[in-house]
Parts: sequence; structure tokens; C-alpha cells
Amino acid sequence: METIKNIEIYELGSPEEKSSPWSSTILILKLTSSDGRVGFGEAPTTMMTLPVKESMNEVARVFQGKNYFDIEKNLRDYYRNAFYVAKSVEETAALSAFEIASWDLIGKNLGSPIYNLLGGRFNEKIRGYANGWYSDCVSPEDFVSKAKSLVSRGYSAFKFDPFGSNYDKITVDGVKKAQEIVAQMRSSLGEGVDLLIECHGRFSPKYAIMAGKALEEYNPLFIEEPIHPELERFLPEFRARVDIPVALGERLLNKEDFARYISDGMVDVIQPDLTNSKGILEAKKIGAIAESFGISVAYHNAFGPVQTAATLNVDYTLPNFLIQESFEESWPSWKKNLFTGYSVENGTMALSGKPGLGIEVNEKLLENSKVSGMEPLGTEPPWVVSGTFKP
Ligand SMILES: O=C(O)[C@H](O)[C@@H](O)[C@H](O)[C@H](O)CO
Ligand SMILES: [Mg+2]
Repeated sequence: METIKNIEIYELGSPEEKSSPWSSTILILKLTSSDGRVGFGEAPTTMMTLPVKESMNEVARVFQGKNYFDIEKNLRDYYRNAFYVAKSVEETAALSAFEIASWDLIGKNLGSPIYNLLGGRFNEKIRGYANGWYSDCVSPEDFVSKAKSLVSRGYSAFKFDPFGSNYDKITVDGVKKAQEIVAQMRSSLGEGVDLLIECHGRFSPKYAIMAGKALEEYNPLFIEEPIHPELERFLPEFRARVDIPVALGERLLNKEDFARYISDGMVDVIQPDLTNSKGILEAKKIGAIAESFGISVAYHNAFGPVQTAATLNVDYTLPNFLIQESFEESWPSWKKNLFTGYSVENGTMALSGKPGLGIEVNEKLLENSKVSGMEPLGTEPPWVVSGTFKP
């Protein structure tokens, strides 16, 4: 039997992380199996680094010594013991890391990339969209000039949050400023480029509707998390009043959450995050639920390289795949070089085709990038792209 023998948790980071403060620290899991293989997983951070890390130690108690092929059973064993997992992102994050690392071991054992075990390649090309590219952008000109440099590198889709420091509510001036940013992005980049509007779940319903309506005429591909996440019951009204598809899902924890949001008419495009909604198999199941409602999927991907590789493995197989988020353009060099095995070029993302996740670690960087403690907390909330939370 091939079992999980050794479990190591790495907290990695560097102060030079600029664009995405929430992932200046990343959590990487390394499993070593009884048959001498190594599998990697990842869990998200965002002011949760230490709680998630501690949760990984709890999940380790259940996964230690288990057959790594038994994905369903091992997750269920944890579920049966756990009491809060239905509502605990710390626990689903920790579970996700173990699930992903188990798949890496399975693929390596079978000599197959994971996507070939999940239905094979349906999508030949994975179209990426850039996020994290707009640090320090405040004026429409700031946004346009940075976006243009990425267009010249092949990107044709951009996500950005144009709402500055407006929070809960938005002022008339705030609406006007956001409108000017989106208008200039549209007129300068043309109709061939997709604009994805990020709200980071910051508005109460009435103000979300106000902000959303002002952006309709620029035809965004979607508007993301327009309303505070716990006020989801207002989403159907938002969808009825604002003519832009609603995207969300990075804070949902399991397939049952997605089934509820979809069947209650709250969402048009779902964005499950493989590192907090229980990993690769759950992502595939969530994709299937969405498919049966005619809803497309754009997996959330805002942390580190293991997350990207795991997500691409599912993207390849999904008939209802829409577009894939990528922060790679704005990563510091240690994060770019931590693993090799996938590429982001000309706005297109691709895996190497090697077994498992398809990535290989740089052991030296893994050892030398260790940090401990929480990610830094500055004057801006850590969930914004830095230098943009300004009036
Ligand atoms: O869609 C996204 O990529 C996310 O909303 C990021 O922008 C978040 O700020 C981060 O994931 C916080 O954890
Ligand atoms: Mg988001």
C-alpha cells in the first residue's frame, strides 16, 4: 500500500511582494510517500496564515499513514471527526492542501498528468486574464498605460478594482471615478479586450447596484463579488437590476455552497478556489454542477504556483471553462522560480504534461524562502492590490 509517510508545512514569503499583499506569505505542503515520491499542495493565507497552518497540523493527524489514492475516504474521515468544517475556511483550506498533494502523488505513481485522470484535455488553450497588474494605479491614465504594456505581451483580459477606498457605500464622485477608469480602459483597449470588474465584496446592496449600473455600458465580462459576502440574499435583486453577469465563489467552501448559490439564482459565473474548497476532485464536481445549470467557471487563483498548477489541471478538462486568473506577471522572482513546469505566455497558460501536477520544486528556494508569522498589515486592507485603496 502506498501511504503518506512524511508531512512538511512550509510558510514562505518575502517583504518585496508588492502587488498582492494577501499572498506575500504562502503555505506549501510537502508530502513524502512510503514509495519515495513527493507531492505538493497549497493553502491560502490572507490574514489567516497561522490559523490555516495550525489547521494543517490537525488535518495531518488524519492523513498521516493513509493510502494517498483514497481521496474520497480520507476527506470523509476528516469530515466525520470535524465539527465546524462546513463553515471553517481554515479547515477546508488545510484539507485542500492535502487533497492536492495526494493527487500529485497519485499522478506521479501512475506516470500521468492529473488532467488525464479527470477526463482528459477538453480545452487545448487556457486563456488567462491578468490580475495584480495595477498596483499604484489611481487615475484612468495609470490603469490604461499599465494595461497597454500587458496587451503588448499578449494579454487580452484584465481584472481590476476601480473603486479606490470606497467601502460599504460609494459616493457620487466614487462612481464617477470608477466609470472614468472603466470607460478609458474600454476606449483605449478596444472591444477585443475583456474587462473584469472586481468589487472584493465591499458594498452594501444599494450602493453595489448604483456602482454596477454605472458600468453596464462598457460591457464588462463580469462584475465580481459586488455585495458583502454574507449579504448573498440580495444578489438576485442585483442581478435583476444590473445588466452585467455576476461572478463569485472565492469564499465558498464546498460543492453544496455552490449548488445553493447556483440554484438560488445568485450567480452567473462561478469562481471556486481549489485551495479552499477542498481541492481538485471537488473542483471538478463543482464544475459539473455548474455545467448542468449552463453556468461557466473561472477558477479563482490568487496565491502561489502549486495553486496555479492544480487549477490548470482542472481547467484543461472542463467543457464549461471560461477564463483563468493569473497573478504570475506581478510575482516577485522567488515565487516565479519556486516551481517550474507551467508557462504563462502571450496571455495563454499551459502545463508541461509531466506526471502529477506537472511541476518541479527548486529545493534551495523552498528552504531559503521560509518565514514565520503573519503577513504584514499596512494602512491598506491586505486584500487590495497595493497602492490602490485611495480616495
Ligand atoms: O479575485 C481575486 O483574485 C481576489 O479577490 C483577490 O484580489 C483577493 O484580494 C485575495 O484573493 C484575497 O485573499
Ligand atoms: Mg476576487
